[in-house]
Amino acid sequence: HEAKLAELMDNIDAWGLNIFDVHNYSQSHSLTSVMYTIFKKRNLIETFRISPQKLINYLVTLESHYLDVPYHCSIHAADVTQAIHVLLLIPSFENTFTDLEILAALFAAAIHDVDHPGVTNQYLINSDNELALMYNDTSVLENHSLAVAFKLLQNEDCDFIENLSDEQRKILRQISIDMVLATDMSKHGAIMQTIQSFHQSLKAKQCKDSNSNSSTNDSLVLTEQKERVQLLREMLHCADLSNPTKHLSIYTQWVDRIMDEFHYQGDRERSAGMPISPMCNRRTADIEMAQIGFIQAIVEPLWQMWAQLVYPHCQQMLDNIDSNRQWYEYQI
Ligand SMILES: CC(=O)CCCOc1nc(Oc2ccc3c(c2)CO[B-]3(O)O)c(Cl)cc1C#N
Ligand SMILES: [Mg+2]
Ligand SMILES: [Zn+2]
Repeated sequence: HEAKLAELMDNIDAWGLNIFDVHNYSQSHSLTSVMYTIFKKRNLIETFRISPQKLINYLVTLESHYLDVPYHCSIHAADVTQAIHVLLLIPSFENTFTDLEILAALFAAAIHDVDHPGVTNQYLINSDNELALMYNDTSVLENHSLAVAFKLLQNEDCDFIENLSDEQRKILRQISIDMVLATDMSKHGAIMQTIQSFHQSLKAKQCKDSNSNSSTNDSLVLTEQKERVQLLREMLHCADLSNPTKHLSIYTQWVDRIMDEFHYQGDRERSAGMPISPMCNRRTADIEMAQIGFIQAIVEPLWQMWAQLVYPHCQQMLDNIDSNRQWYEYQI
């Protein structure tokens, strides 16, 4: 198994990495395997003087706090973490982010759904769940995952960021909170509102830079940390909504899992006499229509904006979205 896992980890930079294979050959430690491999490859263990043992302790503990739900389990976290790692490798970002920002982005991806119970924010609110009470109905799951993840860091033998300065820890915490809160779908509209004008301003700066001295490649240089964090926020949201950008055989496994999760929630709503949430009624489910709708309304517009910014580097994602949507259209 180790040999097969090592072979899979050789593809850590590939968009097509099969995260389900990683999970199977790592004895269900895909998140730990992916995060550790990326940290080694990006030299983050040396840069931030991380204790390998404490990093492993944290990752294994974090992984064990993902619940055994169909979609929002540790495989999803591993998938999103590997996706943001690949997005950060796009040449446009060669000189864009600091090591600390990269550390924060990978950390945010790894923790962003920890202890997710497999139901939506709306369900927790409608069922007067403790978590909705705790977080006043506001980004309930996203706040909860952040709190759980940072609580685990307080454990002495899991504190892999012990050698970061106070300032660095503050920045890491600030960026992670910002990015994870932005994965709340209720923020999707706001992200789409600002993304167009934000990217236009970046492209304007980019071509000015490349005109001034041709030595700089087409990499985006953002002077403000605020702008870099805005880009990382979008990047995690893209990674979180990247299932339709993968090969059909991977994408359909994620669809099966999310529909299991939604239908199980619908079963609980039905037996509690609650209104059944959209896409959650297994008796009237039209899975194909739901995916076509989700791609057209949410996933494709977001990835088109992103692909425009980093053109030509994300054409494969757009092509997969298109062929996957067409496949579902043929299924009807
Ligand atoms: C096959 C897929 O692409 C599955 C992606 C998840 O399927 C959906 N997710 C939706 O919203 C969220 C998107 C991201 C997340 C969450 C909800 C909660 O945690 B998370 O951060 O993973 C909506 Cl509105 C529709 C679908 C559909 N289908
Ligand atoms: Mg989430
Ligand atoms: Zn997620």
